[in-house]
Amino acid sequence: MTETPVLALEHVHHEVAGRTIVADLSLTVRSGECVAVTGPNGAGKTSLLRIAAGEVHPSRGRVLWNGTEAWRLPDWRLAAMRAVMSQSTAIGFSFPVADVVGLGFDGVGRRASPDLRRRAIARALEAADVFHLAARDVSTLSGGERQRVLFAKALAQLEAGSAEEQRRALLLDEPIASLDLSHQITLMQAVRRVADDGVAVVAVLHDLNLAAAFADRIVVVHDGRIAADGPPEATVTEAMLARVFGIVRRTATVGARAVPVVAPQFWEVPALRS
Ligand SMILES: Nc1ncnc2c1ncn2[C@@H]1O[C@H](COP(=O)(O)OP(=O)(O)OP(=O)(O)O)[C@@H](O)[C@H]1O
Repeated sequence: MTETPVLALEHVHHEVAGRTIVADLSLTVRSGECVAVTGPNGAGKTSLLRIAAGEVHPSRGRVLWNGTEAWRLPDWRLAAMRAVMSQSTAIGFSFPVADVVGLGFDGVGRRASPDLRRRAIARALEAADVFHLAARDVSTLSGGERQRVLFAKALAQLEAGSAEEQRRALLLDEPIASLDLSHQITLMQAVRRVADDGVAVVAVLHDLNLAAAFADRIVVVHDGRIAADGPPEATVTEAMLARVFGIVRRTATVGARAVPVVAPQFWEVPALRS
């Protein structure tokens, strides 16, 4: 018998003010899988992630967490099953960084011992490279530092959830958008480790090169539908890049790998050519 996916979206359809945002979309994610979701601006990626997280109820279709519909799960149970790092979450209050990360832990890990809590928070701070900022007021951080704190908060929640639930997921919306190059790589390495530890990971990423380097699967969303779903070498193709992103190759080679390197020196947008 096949294992129940950690997350399953079945024929999810979502409309806002009469406009279709997500159209009959089905997707499954299993334990240990790292799935990158990509696509043009406005394609529906954030909407898809919020629906998957159980934050938004779709107009039609079902969202299943470990086989149970999301809306049937009490909040604490859903929080133990999946941690979410949203796109540009505002932290509008003065709080030490360690306490913000602690909030991630406390929602789920109320029964944990103080020692376990302290160690989980320390591990999350380390993994996001914000340990040195633990005592800083979060409202004084740079954009990239704040993004790494939110990543640490999600990791702390995920670890707290391990006491309640084996089959968990980490959902990330553009987690590297504000990060410098080295932190993009270290965050993606941390994400990969989380997946290798058996957690199902779904990350919205615009950087197809990083997505191809770290994800097992790339799901390309276009106009609220899945335009491609498979391993990087099957999804990041010239045909997909032309069809979904409207870019075409302008040099003879695009890197020496099975997956083309998607960088401005190799590609162009014909309509914008001078
Ligand atoms: N509450 C809303 N009311 C009206 N339109 C909305 C609402 N939420 C999302 N949309 C629209 O739905 C579409 C999909 O939005 P979404 O944020 O999911 O896109 P995205 O793929 O994450 O885009 P980006 O890459 O720019 O972050 C967009 O056209 C957006 O304007």
